[in-house]
Amino acid sequence: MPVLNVHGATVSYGGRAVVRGVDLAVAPGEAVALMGANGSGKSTLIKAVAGLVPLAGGTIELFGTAQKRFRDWKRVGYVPQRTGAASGVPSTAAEVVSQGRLAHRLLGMPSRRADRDAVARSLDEVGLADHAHCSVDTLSGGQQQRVLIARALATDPELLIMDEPTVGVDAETQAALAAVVADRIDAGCAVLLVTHELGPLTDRLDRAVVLADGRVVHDGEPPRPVGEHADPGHQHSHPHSNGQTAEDFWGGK
Ligand SMILES: Nc1ncnc2c1ncn2[C@@H]1O[C@H](COP(=O)(O)OP(=O)(O)OP(=O)(O)O)[C@@H](O)[C@H]1O
Repeated sequence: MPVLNVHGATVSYGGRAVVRGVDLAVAPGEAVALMGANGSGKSTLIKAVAGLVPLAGGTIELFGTAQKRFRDWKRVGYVPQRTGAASGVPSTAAEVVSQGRLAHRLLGMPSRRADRDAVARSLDEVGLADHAHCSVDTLSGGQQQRVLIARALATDPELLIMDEPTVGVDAETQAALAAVVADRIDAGCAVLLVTHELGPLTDRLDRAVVLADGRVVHDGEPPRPVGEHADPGHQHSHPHSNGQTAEDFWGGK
């Protein structure tokens, strides 16, 4: 049974459909990239999966349960598109990450040792163990992004949904975060990753789904890692490097 099953999903903003009849399934342990040009509907689709925007049509099932009835959100980790982790309310990195444990806790109960351990482990995974007690508004943009990734990891998700998680993060940290996600994939976590670039996780991806204008235009082989097609005769381009649409990039498939 898929951990995520999207069928005929349509999402509209002000009467304009920006996700149009999308089918997308993610199997347990599968790593899927969601690609496509700016404005193609990637973020909107995963916000719908995360229950943040309503569907105008179609259905979403999580772990075999209709999203409307789904309550087990601790099985899902979500890293939103970069907005910064600072909320205006002063909070430490550890406090933001501990929000990822809320669904594990009984309402109003203080955090248990397991929660505190998960928070510490997640901060350590993203390389911010030393910053646990720093106020997030004193952290750099890239560090704030790592806090949001740690928050999603802290729930020990079985499905990790990430919206361009490494935008604004330096190459070395990107590689380290890719290793963290790869470890979760090895441990059986499914991943749905919105990404523009063929980053360090490329060779761990099982599939790529490409959206163009709200529709799926490719669902299959992920892009080949750079290097494999770096022969001199190969015209090397990325879908967003020169205004190409996803369809151009995928040869109109
Ligand atoms: N809250 C909103 N209200 C109205 N329109 C929106 C809203 N959010 C997104 N849109 C529009 O919906 C379309 C799809 O946007 P979306 O952010 O899902 O695309 P995307 O593929 O994630 O783009 P990007 O790669 O730039 O993040 C765009 O035309 C965008 O302008």
